[in-house]
Amino acid sequence: MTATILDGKATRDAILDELRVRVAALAEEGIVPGLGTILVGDDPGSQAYVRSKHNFCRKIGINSIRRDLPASTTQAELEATIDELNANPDCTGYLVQLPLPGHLDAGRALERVDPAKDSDGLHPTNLGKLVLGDSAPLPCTPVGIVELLRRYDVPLAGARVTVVGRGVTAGRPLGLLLTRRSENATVTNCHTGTKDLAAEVRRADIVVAAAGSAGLITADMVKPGAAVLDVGVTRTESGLVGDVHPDVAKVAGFLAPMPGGVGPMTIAMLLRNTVEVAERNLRG
Ligand SMILES: Nc1nc2c(c(=O)[nH]1)N[C@@H](CN(C=O)c1ccc(C(=O)N[C@@H](CCC(=O)O)C(=O)O)cc1)CN2
Ligand SMILES: [Mg+2]
Repeated sequence: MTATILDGKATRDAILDELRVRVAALAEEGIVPGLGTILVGDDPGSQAYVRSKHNFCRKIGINSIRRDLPASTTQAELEATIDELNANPDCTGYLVQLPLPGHLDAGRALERVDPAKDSDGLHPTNLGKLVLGDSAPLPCTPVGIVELLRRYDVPLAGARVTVVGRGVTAGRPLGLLLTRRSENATVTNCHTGTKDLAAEVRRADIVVAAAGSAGLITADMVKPGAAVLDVGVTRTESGLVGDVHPDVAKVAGFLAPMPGGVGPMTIAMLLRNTVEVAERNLRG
C-alpha cells in the first residue's frame, strides 16, 4: 500500500481562493483586515513562519503589521506591545509567535491579548469557548488538521484517534475539537508518560504525531490503512525531520507529510481566523 498524500499546500491554496472572496466582501463594507504579529528574538524557524504569514496576507488582500522585538525584551516591553496592538484600529487580529524566549511568561502574554483580536485562538477565553462549544477563533494547527481530514473525506465520526503530544498549540486543543458532536471521534492523548505508545498508536484509525521527536512513529506501530498526520518539526544538521518515519507511507492509507501537510494548513487557518475575527467584529 502507498498512502494517499494529504496535500496541505494544495488545500491551503484552495482556502486562500475562498478567503480572497471574503476579504473583497469586507472591503466593500469599508473593512480591510490587518493581521499583526509579535515576534521576540531571532529563532530562524519563528522568523520564517512570521515572514510566511505576512507573504500570504499580501496575496489575499490582508494588511500586515509587524512588531519584531529583540531577544532581550522584558515582560513589560512585550506587554506594552500587546497593549499597543489591542488599541490599534488598523490591527483587526494578531498573534504572539511562540515559543517566546525562556525568560518571558507566555501565559501572561497570551492572556493580555484582546480575545476579540485573537487570530490564533489561544487566549484562555477562546480556549474556554472551545471547551463549551461556543463560537470563537480556533487554534490554527488543530483546526487545520480537522479541515485537511474533512477535505479528503477521511471519516471522523466514530474514528479512534491517537494524538501524540500535549502542547498548547496542537495536541491538547486537538482532542477538544475532535470530540465535538460535529466530529464525534474518540481521542486518546498520549505523551511522555504513556506506558505503551506503540499499542496506543496501533489501535488508531487516525494518528496525529505532534511530539517533536524525530522519527518517533515507525511503520510497525501503524495499523494498515490508517491516516497519519505529521506535525513534528525537528531541525537537524541535514535538514528538517518529522515525527513520522518515511516508511510509514508504505503502511498508511493517508499521510500528511512534513513538510507539505499540516504546516501549510496552520497558516491557512490563521488567515481564515483573521478574516472571521474581522467579520465577527463587523457583524456582531
Ligand atoms: N503563535 C503561534 N505560535 C506557533 C504556532 C501557532 O499556530 N501560533 N504554530 C507553530 C509554528 N507555525 C506557525 O506559527 C508553523 C509551523 C510550521 C509551518 C510550516 O508550514 N511548516 C512546513 C515545514 C517546516 C518548516 O519549514 O519549518 C511544512 O510543514 O510544510 C507553518 C507554521 C509553533 N508556534
Ligand atoms: Mg517562559
